[in-house]
Amino acid sequence: MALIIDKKILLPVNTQSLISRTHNLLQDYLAISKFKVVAMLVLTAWVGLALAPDVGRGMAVQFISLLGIGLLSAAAAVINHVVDSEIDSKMARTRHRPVAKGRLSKIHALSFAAVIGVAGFIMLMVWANTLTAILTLFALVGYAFVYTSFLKRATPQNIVIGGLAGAMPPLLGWVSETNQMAAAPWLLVMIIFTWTPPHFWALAIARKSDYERAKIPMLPVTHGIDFCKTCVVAYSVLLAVVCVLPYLIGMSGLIYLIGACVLNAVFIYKAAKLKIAGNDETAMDLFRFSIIHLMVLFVILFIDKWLPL
Ligand code: HEM
Ligand SMILES: CC(C)=CCC/C(C)=C/CC/C(C)=C/COP(=O)(O)OP(=O)(O)O
Repeated sequence: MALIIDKKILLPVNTQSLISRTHNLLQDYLAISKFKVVAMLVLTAWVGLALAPDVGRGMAVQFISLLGIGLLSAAAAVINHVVDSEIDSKMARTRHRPVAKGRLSKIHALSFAAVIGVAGFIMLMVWANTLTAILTLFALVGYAFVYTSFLKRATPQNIVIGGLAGAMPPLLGWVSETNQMAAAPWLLVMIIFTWTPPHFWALAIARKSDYERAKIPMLPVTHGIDFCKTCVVAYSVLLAVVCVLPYLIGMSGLIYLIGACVLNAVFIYKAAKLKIAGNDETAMDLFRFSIIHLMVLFVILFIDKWLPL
């Protein structure tokens, strides 16, 4: 029974500890789902969906399709935490993660992944289409198993190849609308695919000692920081070229072109600064900017669709 003293509700000790345990569990679930990354993946899927030809599916069904893509992405992230728990416990950046710390058991995390993964798959099968459900499942397998269990430990090109899984959402969003593949959403996939290496290598440069300790063959560890910086600059230039393609094929207008050029000029400037006189802080600055870059780029793609110049 709750007591009211001085207008404050005092709950019995058992209830208080239940609330605090539930709160901690929810925080751990959000952490192992890589909530912020998944939010960004869903944003890119939403833009893919919004740019697809309108087939009159209605907003509720579109919302459930995006939720399904988000749940399967979160399930992939949870599996990544389970498979990588040993590696995570060796790295300063990741050693406090719930599975690495032992706060959540592997079986608990995998059960959570199974529940949200199956729920997401059913949502896509019922409210989107089989093609979207299968492609999203491929992306899950690509990230959670091919990248995490194999590529990450095998080659410094791990994130280049594995990046395809994380780049898929715009295509998934488009296909959830049309039930068909098309060239246009593949351009959006190419943008994220080219963006991923400088996004990740910037962080890996700053966290090189972590990856050395965990014996993960990330590019700065295997080929040195200087070579990795050169690759970051090269991919930044390639990214700028790929970002112009939606305008060139008439998929997007001037608002997008101007926005993309400004964002990419800043990206190349920060990458060049890292190459010429960079330290860990310059690298982290580029990593943080890469996230703003992709988010703003996709928002502009969306705005451009409704305000074509
Ligand atoms: C193989 C591909 C990728 C790799 C290896 C990678 C790697 C990473 C790493 C190591 C972090 C730091 C996480 C932390 O601080 O604990 C990170 C953060 C982030 N990544 Fe990526 N990433 C990839 C693809 C993507 C994609 C495709 C997106 C979105 C479209 C994305 C969005 C983000 C965001 C939003 C953050 C910040 C998360 C936060 O602040 O908690 N990443 N990424
Ligand atoms: C269904 C679908 C679209 C799946 C994609 C799922 C997904 C969460 C992709 C994001 C890629 C990512 C955050 C990689 C970092 O892994 P890491 O293990 O190198 O980084 P870490 O050390 O921070 O765990």
